[in-house]
Amino acid sequence: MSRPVVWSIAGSDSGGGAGIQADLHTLQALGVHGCTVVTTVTAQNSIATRSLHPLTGEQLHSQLCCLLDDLPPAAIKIGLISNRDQLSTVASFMENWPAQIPRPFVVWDPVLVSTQKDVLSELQPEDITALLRQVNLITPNLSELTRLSERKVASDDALIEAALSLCRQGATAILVTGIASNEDKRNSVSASDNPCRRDYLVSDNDQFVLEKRAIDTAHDHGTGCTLSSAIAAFAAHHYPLDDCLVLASAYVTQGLQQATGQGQGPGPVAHTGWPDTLTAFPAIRRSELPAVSPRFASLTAPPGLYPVVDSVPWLVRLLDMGVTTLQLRIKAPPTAQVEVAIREAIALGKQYNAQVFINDHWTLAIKHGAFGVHLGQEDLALADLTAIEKAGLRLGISTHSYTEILIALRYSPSYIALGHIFPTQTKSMPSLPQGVERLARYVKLLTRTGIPAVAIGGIGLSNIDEVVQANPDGVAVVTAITQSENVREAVAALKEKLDQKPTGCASREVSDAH
Ligand SMILES: Cc1ncc(COP(=O)(O)OP(=O)(O)O)c(N)n1
Ligand SMILES: Cc1nc(C(=O)O)sc1CCOP(=O)(O)O
Ligand SMILES: [Mg+2]
Repeated sequence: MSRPVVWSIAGSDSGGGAGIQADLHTLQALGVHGCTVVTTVTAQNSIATRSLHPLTGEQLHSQLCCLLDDLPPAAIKIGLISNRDQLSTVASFMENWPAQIPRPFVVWDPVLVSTQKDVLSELQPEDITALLRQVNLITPNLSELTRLSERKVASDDALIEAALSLCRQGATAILVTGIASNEDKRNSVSASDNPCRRDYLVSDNDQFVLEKRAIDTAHDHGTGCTLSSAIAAFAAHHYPLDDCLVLASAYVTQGLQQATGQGQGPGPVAHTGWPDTLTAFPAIRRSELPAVSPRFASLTAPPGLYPVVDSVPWLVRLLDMGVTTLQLRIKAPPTAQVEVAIREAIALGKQYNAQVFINDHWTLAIKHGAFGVHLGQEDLALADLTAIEKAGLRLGISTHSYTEILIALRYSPSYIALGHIFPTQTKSMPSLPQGVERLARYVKLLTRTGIPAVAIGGIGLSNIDEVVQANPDGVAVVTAITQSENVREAVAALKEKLDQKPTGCASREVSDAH
C-alpha cells in the first residue's frame, strides 16, 4: 500500500542536519513519502553557513506544479522562505489550491536565523501575512515570535498576546517552541534536574502547554525542522492537531536523547522511529484541569471482560455468571432513584467480591463507599479527584488520543480506557474510531506504567481476536452483551477469547514527567 505524501518546501542544508535533509529523514522514519520543493541552496556545515543561493519564485512554482500533477500531499511542511518573491509564490499557490484536490494540512516553521545565529531570510514582519492565512499552524521559537509579531515577549501573558496578534493577522494556530519555564528561572532547579522547556499552543479557541525536561546535549541542529516535518507526518496519518504536536515533540526528544554528533559543531538530531518511550513524551498543562497529583489505589485483579450496563438487574445477572469487573452507567441526573441503584450496585459488588465501578456519579459513589468511579475527560475538570482518592475509591479515566492518555497519566488512575476502537452505536462520539493499530501503540506505551489498559467501543465477538492481539488488560463492552441473543453464551465466548491474551499484565514503571 502506498504511503501518505508529505511535501517539504524548504532550504537544502549541505551539512545534512537541518532543512530538506532533516525533513526527509523525519518523513521516512514516520512512514510517509517525502517530496521536496527546494527554496534555497545553502553552503553550510555544522559550524557555519557560508552562503545562500535562493531559487526564484518561478523555479519554486515549477517544482510545486510538477508535484501537484502526480503526488498530491496529505500535508505540507514549509521551512525556509528566503524572500518576498518566494513567499508570494508559495502563498498564491496555496490560495489557488484546486477545489478537486483535498486541501492538505500545512505547517510553517518560519526559519529566520540558524542555530549558529546566521541570518537566513530577508523576510520582514509585514511580508508574512499572505502566507500566514494559508497555513494551519506556525511553529516559531521565541526570537521568531518576537520578530514576526514586533512585540517584546517577556512574560507568559506577553507571549500569548504576541501569538494572538498573529492569529488576528490570519494565522490559525501558533506553537511557540522551546520556552524556559518561569518556575525554573525563579527556583534555580537542582543540578540533577534538567530545566523544563515548554511549547505553547495558542489559537483563537484553545491554549495549552507541552512541558518536558530539557535534554542535555550539544547536538540539536535541525530541531525546529524535525519538529515541523514530524507534525506534518502525523497530520498526514490523520492524527488530531494536539496529537500531532505531542507525537512530534516526543520524536524530537527521542532524537535529542540519541544524538551522537557529526562534524565539529552541533551535530544533528538523531532520526529514530515512531515515539514509543513514555519518558520522551511531554506532560500536558491545561488551565481547566485540576492541578493535583493523586495516586489512586490499584485494581485487585486485571479487569478482563468488563461489561458496562445501565441497571441493577443487569449487574445481578452478570455477577451470577461469574463476571468480576463491571460498571453501572446511568446517564441521568442524580435523583433519589439513581441513588438507590448506585447503593444497590455497590452492595452487590461487596457481596460478590467484584470490582464494580460507578460511571459519572462520583459524589454518590463516595457517599456509599464504591469500589471505583469511572470518569471521562470532561468529567475530570468538574470532579474532586482528591476527595475520590482520599475516600479510597479506584478511578478509571476515558481517553481517545495520545494527548488524553498523557492527561490521564498525570492523575495516576487505577486503569485507563482507550476508545473508541471500532464504530459504536451506544454513544455518539466526537472523535474517529481508532482501530487496533493505534490501540496496540497505546497499550505498548502504557505497558511499563503499572496502569492497566482497557479497550472499549464497538468490540464484540466478530472483532475481539484483533483486539486481543493488541494485548489490553481488559475489554469493556455494552451491546456485545446487552443485545446478544444468549447472554450466557456471549459472556462465555468473550471470556474465552480474552483468556487467549498473548501475555498478562506486564511489570510496569511510571514516568517522572507525568
Ligand atoms: C470503561 C469505560 N470507558 C469509557 C467510558 C466512557 O466514559 P465517558 O467518556 O465519561 O462517557 P460516558 O460513559 O459518561 O458517556 C466508560 N463509561 N467506561
Ligand atoms: C460508553 C462508551 N465510551 C466509549 C469511549 O470510547 O469512551 S465507547 C462507549 C460505548 C461502548 O459501547 P459498545 O460496546 O456497545 O460499542
Ligand atoms: Mg462520563
